[in-house]
Amino acid sequence: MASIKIENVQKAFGKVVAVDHLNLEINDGEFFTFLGPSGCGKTTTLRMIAGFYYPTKGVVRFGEKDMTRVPPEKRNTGMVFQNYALFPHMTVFENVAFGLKVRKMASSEVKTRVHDVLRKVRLEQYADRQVSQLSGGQQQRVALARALVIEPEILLLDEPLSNLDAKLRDEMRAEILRLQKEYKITTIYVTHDQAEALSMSDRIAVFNFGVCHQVGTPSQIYNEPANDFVASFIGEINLLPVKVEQVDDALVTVSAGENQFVVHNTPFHFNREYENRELSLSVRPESVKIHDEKVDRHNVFKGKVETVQFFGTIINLAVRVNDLLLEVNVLNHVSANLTPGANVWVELPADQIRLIPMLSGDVS
Ligand SMILES: Nc1ncnc2c1ncn2[C@@H]1O[C@H](COP(=O)(O)OP(=O)(O)OP(=O)(O)O)[C@@H](O)[C@H]1O
Repeated sequence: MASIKIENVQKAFGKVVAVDHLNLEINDGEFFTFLGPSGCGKTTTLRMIAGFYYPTKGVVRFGEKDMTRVPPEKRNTGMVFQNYALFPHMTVFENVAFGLKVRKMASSEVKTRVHDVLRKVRLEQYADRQVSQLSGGQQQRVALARALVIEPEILLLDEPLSNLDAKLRDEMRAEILRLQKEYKITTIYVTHDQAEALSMSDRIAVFNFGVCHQVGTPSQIYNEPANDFVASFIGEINLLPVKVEQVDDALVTVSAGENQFVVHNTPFHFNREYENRELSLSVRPESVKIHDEKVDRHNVFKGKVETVQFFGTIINLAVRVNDLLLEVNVLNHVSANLTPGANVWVELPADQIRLIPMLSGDVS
């Protein structure tokens, strides 16, 4: 096993800067995810860790060891790709054994190791099957077995589930996590699927346009986004451009058009220098409360329900409050009269609102 350090790394392809100013530390045994939209530099970063690309600038270390220009075959990393990249006319056994045979391992040991790993990925009974005769999920298990059989220090997974249907994806998520914990292997997982990232990772790095915007645990990324790109990329959110009106120790008052909001001044610690600044007010749809009657708290507004979407567990509402349209998710068991046209009271709890920097132009 190994920790990974990425120090001030840049990768340019001609004039295209795919990754810039990247600094990351991935801990030994950690499940770490690179998350971001298509083309943001996730795969390029993974490939620099695998050694398929060398950085234009900066250093990649495993532990303290400088690996920046070490070729892939000398890195002891196992990689799994979206398209499996298996040899279709070889059997499962032959596919998994391939890497060991290249390393000139004795055939008795190859046999033991391959059967061990096939048992771990629950494919032992398929050892003699050609991989072209397997389902997508089974093929991805073969790809995992092939990566794990060489006992790598680091496992690199590049969108491994995106070719699978939703049910298989769920099963394989659990399978990958089980194997990762069993092998206690440092794992980097690349995905553009925020639900996958939130549910699987110890920590997540959120990328956009070659830049890492935030590193944190799933709950930090979701609850305390560093800026409006991270906030809008992860989950649903109401984002309103606001101007800071007044700051005191306990509360911050901001305005958006004709609406004023009051926000707890923790964890922000804003001081009076923030007055007149423009920020984004963010509040998750599940944090907004709906009341039948006016309640005597901050940020309670009269609103009108415009649309109602029923999702089973939750009901999603679009509620008009003056010139704002707020998205609200309520649990299905509420008894309020939630039909289009209904008059409601909407509360944005002062401790559930976040004030975050705006990155103009970057928000998808
Ligand atoms: N070999 C290459 N030559 C030129 N440009 C490249 C090369 N590889 C990647 N790029 C560019 O670098 C940027 C980052 O690409 P990268 O593949 O790392 O993104 P990604 O986040 O993995 O996207 P996806 O989810 O679509 O795979 C993109 O603008 C891409 O077009």
